[in-house]
Amino acid sequence: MLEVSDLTFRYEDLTMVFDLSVVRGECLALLGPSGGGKSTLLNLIAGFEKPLSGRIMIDGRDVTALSPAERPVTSLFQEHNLFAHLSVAQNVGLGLDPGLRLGPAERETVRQALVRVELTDLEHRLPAQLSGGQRQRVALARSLVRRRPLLLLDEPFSALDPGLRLGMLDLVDRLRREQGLTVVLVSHNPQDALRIAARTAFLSEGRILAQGPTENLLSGTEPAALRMFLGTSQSGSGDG
Ligand SMILES: Nc1ncnc2c1ncn2[C@@H]1O[C@H](COP(=O)(O)OP(=O)(O)OP(=O)(O)O)[C@@H](O)[C@H]1O
Repeated sequence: MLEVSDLTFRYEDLTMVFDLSVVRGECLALLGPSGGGKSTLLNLIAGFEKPLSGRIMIDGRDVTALSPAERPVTSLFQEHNLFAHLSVAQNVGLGLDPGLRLGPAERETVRQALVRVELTDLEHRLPAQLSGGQRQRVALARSLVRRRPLLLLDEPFSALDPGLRLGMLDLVDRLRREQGLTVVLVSHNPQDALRIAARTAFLSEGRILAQGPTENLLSGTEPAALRMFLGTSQSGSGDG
């Protein structure tokens, strides 16, 4: 579904090179230490950053030169950018039409998305009248109405308390199955990957150092950077 080949990008002294493939309907987690390049990889896939070289294919189509709006991709970030003066339903409707010219069919699509994220009773509220978790569900609903097959999540729930965070991950998992979405989830937290990602790629210093089924990868002992990240590294020489 998603094929990233030899994709290179540079920020000052860090050169990043990514190779990755994700099959349709799968959830892949990108785990790794801060500054490893997780968000950069997501931004390259979404088209917010331009690679120096390499290729991104989505559903067999080369999207490397396409603008973000032309890509069959939708993104959800920790900063959900809801418009404070618009209601919940209007914020979701923006995913269908930035000018909010919504006919009956579009309004029904918005209503259904709000049902899916369990916000039906709150559609007339303003973002300030919602909890953080509810605001993230509005942002998720807005992503859903765009009906893009690839959903990119960049730590969207990390500011939520643990129970709410896991609830949101479960919701994403359910939506993935119901709508046949392909999901790439960036996280610092191995628990997030264990919760919903069948496969995980570990990124550090601009490279994918390991990938595989999530449980295998997280219980493995290689590479050393992964052990450090997980905190399972034995203290080495110098402490005896
Ligand atoms: N706009 C920028 N200009 C220069 N360097 C940047 C910029 N954005 C990111 N970087 C650098 O690129 C590297 C990768 O950053 P990136 O945000 O992709 O990492 P990350 O793994 O998502 O980190 P985090 O988990 O902290 O969000 C870091 O060294 C970062 O300092």
